[in-house]
Amino acid sequence: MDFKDKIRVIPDFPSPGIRFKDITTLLKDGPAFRAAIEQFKDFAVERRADIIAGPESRGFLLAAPMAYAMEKGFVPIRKPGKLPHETISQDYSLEYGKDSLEIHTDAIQPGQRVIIADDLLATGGTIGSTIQLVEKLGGIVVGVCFLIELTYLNGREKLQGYDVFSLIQY
Ligand SMILES: O=P(O)(O)OC[C@H]1O[C@H](OP(=O)(O)OP(=O)(O)O)[C@H](O)[C@@H]1O
Ligand SMILES: Nc1ncnc2[nH]cnc12
Repeated sequence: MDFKDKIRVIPDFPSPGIRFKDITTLLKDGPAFRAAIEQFKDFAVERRADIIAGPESRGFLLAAPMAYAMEKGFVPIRKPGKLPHETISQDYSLEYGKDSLEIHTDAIQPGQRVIIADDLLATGGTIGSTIQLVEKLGGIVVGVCFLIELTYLNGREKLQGYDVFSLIQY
């Protein structure tokens, strides 16, 4: 399967100079979506993951089906003010702005083996913040997986020491 063929690139979105990688074209293609989730699942099974976490919002589209396919739990990592119970939060910056993420304090048990999934690695801000939240709760990040990696933004440099998998590179 050539996954890159399934991605649509939109110039100057959401701001001039950004070449936005649109994954909706892959998601609406049933066999491609399924094949991508299967690859993520294989990565997570090999690393003996106990639970799958994903950052809002596009991370949910991959982490949740992956967890379902493995019969494991899914942990949403959300933008501020969305989670109803006690949370911890972490600020970060990304290719086109700044934001913050939160996790429920009881979402992960100390020692649990966690895989984090997101659609895209750009600067690594989102994933770095997600990893910090999981580790603050005592989770062990056994792998991180992405559909897309923008290698020219060097996000991988922030992930040294972590097991990183990406399906498509630009
Ligand atoms: O590596 P980074 O520089 O952090 O960029 C990558 C992140 O940017 C996008 O999310 P965005 O914050 O645009 O939110 P969305 O998923 O809700 O669209 C994307 O889904 C990744 O999570
Ligand atoms: N170029 C890009 N395309 C899609 N999502 C992104 N998130 C950060 N940079 C992005």
